[in-house]
Amino acid sequence: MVSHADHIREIERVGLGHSTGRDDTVVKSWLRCLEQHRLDPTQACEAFIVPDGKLREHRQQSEELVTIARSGLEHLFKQVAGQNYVLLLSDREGVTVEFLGDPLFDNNLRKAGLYLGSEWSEWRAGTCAVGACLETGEALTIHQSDHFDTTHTPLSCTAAPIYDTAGELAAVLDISLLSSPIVKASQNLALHLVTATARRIELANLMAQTRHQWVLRFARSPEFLDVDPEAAVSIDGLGRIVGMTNGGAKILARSVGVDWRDPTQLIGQPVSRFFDMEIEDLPDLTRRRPTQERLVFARDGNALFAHAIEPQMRMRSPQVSRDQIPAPLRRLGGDAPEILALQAKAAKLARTRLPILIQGETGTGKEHLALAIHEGSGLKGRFVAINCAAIPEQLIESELFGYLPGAFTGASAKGRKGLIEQADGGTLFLDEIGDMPLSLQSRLLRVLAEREVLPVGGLEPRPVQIRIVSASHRPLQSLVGQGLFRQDLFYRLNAATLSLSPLRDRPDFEWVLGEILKRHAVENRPLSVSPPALLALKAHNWPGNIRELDNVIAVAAALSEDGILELADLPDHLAAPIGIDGEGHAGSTLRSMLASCNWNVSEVARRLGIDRSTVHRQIKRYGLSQGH
Ligand SMILES: Nc1ncnc2c1ncn2[C@@H]1O[C@H](COP(=O)(O)OP(=O)(O)OP(=O)(O)O)[C@@H](O)[C@H]1O
Repeated sequence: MVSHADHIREIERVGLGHSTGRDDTVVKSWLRCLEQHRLDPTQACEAFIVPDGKLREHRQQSEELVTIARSGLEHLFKQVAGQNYVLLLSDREGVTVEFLGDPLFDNNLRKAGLYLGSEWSEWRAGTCAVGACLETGEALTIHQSDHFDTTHTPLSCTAAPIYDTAGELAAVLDISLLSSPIVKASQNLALHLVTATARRIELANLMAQTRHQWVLRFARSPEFLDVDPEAAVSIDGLGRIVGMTNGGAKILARSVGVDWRDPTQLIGQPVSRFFDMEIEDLPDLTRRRPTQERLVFARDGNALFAHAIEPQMRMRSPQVSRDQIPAPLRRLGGDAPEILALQAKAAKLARTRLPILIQGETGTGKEHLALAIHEGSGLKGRFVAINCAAIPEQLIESELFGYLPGAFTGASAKGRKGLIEQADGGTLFLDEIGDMPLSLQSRLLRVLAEREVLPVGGLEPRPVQIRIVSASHRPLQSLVGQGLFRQDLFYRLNAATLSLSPLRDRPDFEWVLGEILKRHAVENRPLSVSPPALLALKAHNWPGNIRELDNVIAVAAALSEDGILELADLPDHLAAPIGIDGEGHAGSTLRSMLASCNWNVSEVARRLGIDRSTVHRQIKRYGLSQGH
């Protein structure tokens, strides 16, 4: 053991610029104590414990962090059980806001300042692990006579910083011993454990704070990627870094050669500045792909394994208000909660450049929705649609990719820009993507991955920025299962799925009908539907969905004399009498509705959206009675 006098003498020599063989971090801290904090090594000071009221304030401010950190602390405490270590979590002012230690040594620990409320800032306590960690932002061990104040020289303390998601030092995790072996290297394992725990706490904090953003986790070895990643960043819908762990900050900073301590150079920057990737590549890095294939390259050439975690969308929020949804998407349906939820989801996705897959039966409005997403996205380029099922296989390639002059027999002499290039800066809508030939699927995949297009007959790829919305009436996943659709393309297109309900299941049927009636109004004379016709329309199964409804109304509007669409104006299969006693489809529908409402005419009128006198008239017309 070094005597107090020798210790003080060594500090004085260091103060005069002499080298004594101390670690550099310790020397720097001693110099800060002497020169900045104006501490006197000859004046020993007891550990400082903040008053109760103050401690309460500090704990309240750190409550969120402590909650997140607690399981990490407890796990660490178990790892060092039986070795007399105590664990301290200090806030950024060095005040201990959480403490785990053996109650047997309570009195000694309290006296030594290894206790709740003790303040371990460097200016208060001199060189100590928490204080030096707060000053340097790095993990370190301050072992015995490394301490500045002779009061603390029996202790061995190891501390690691915990950074918040904005890259600011938020807390320090410390693991300390009242007495320890003389060799500093005995604390190497403690240094490793405390650093790993701080990293896990930062990760847990990032995950808790960024549920609605993408999180990209990194590891150098694939085995640990999913279970214990080394670092993580969070990315918003526009592909910008919005949060990071300290490991994440270091990876980002190293990638472009800036200082990781300056978060302003990292937060808010596009992810493509640091990695050879765009936000569209994130779906490719989820767990759906084997770990070994999830490699990303930092701009400095370093390769890392990555794991992208999708944002959790708050789709079913009942508080969605129509006013928060951009007008083009609001015009897609009525006020039913599930319709609003779909619009809200589409509105959120519209703001991003993530690929979207729209699923729904034929005629449910997939293209209509894709166009609304484009209009709500603010993209400057065009909306270009291609129906993969409608174009012969040989033509899709030149349609999509374009061709150079004389690329093939029959090609125009000037060549032609493909649809992908025409959609540059805008949206490319790939309808019936399930019908795209496999050979073209790989070419499309390349366009998506490399964001460049190679026209038929061309050698030089051209860069393109497109947002892809694709649609299919067949479940793509099952096509993947049958080997008809490339799995990698499926993942790439399917960052998010929007599902459109069949018309027969839509709770806003009348809203849709109203839109279609408006569309077919002749010379501004509004169209309306007679109650029996409405019943028949509501009772129909609509296998062709909105497109079928649109056709039916177009014909009925042409047949109608006075703008009121009657049963007789509807196609036979809708209006035909199928009831048992000649009451017709509409009559039988009314009958079953009356039965299900216990012949409560007001209730039936409410459900049908017509007034009671009309219901009474219909009952008379179809000769219905309660005993029927
Ligand atoms: N929300 C809506 N409001 C009014 N009309 C709509 C709506 N959605 C779709 N339509 C109309 O329904 C018809 C079919 O829509 P669309 O072509 O978008 O369907 P689709 O699902 O893409 O069809 P397919 O699967 O056959 O390609 C169009 O006339 C469209 O204008």
